[in-house]
Amino acid sequence: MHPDVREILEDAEERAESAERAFDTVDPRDFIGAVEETKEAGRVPVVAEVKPTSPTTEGTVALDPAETAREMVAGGATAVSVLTEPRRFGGSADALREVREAVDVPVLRKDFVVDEAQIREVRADLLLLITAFVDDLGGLVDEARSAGFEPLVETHTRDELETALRTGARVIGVNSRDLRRLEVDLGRAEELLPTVPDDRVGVAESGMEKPEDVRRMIDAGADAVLVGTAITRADDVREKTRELVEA
Ligand SMILES: O=C(O)c1ccccc1NCC(=O)[C@H](O)[C@H](O)COP(=O)(O)O
Repeated sequence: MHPDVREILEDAEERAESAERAFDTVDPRDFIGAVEETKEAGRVPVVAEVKPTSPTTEGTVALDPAETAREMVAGGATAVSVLTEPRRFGGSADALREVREAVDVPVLRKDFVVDEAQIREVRADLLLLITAFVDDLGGLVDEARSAGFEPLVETHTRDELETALRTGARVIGVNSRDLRRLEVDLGRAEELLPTVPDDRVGVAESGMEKPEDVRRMIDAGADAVLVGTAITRADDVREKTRELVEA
């Protein structure tokens, strides 16, 4: 495993131990319905990610998460993803809460959830679960659902995709970034997306910079795309989002 990712997971385990379990109740926003509406309107469902930094990007973008999310939605984003991992991604539970208050679209909590305790830390509409990093994926999917989240189950290999499908998760991510080596290859998502069944929502994640990249993922069968760096670091977040929504 890549040393940065090992550290991220060790931190996640520590955070699970000290999770406060102070859990807000919120009315869930329907991601699957929002994706369908965007597609019917002839646009690309874009999940725009508020991503101040990461192990593979230089420096940290000083941003106001709520204002950035408003610009993403003004540009047509169907949903917003917010990192809550603090050490390597500059995220926080507060940033997630602020974003969810600022916009009316579904919000994804993007973190490295390894334990049930972490699930009940902070509410959102979707919760990322990474197949490669959890032992009991089915248990976490059920727990996430009973806590009111729609789980977005991330995969990177054919085996992981089969594991994810067995849990009955309705939203399946295919990440082009190999989290073991931190390399991006859009060919990976292009290969796996056509095997995501039609009754699931397939989300292409990572490595898309321009409309052609987004179009490539949609043509491969993605129902939605998740874009972080290219949108967060754009000079004009609203225009960049619009460019990808209209790909
Ligand atoms: O983005 C990273 O550097 C990274 C490093 C280690 C583990 C996970 C990482 N990224 C998580 C993600 O899935 C991305 O934030 C997300 O898909 C957006 O990717 P991008 O559009 O390439 O910023």
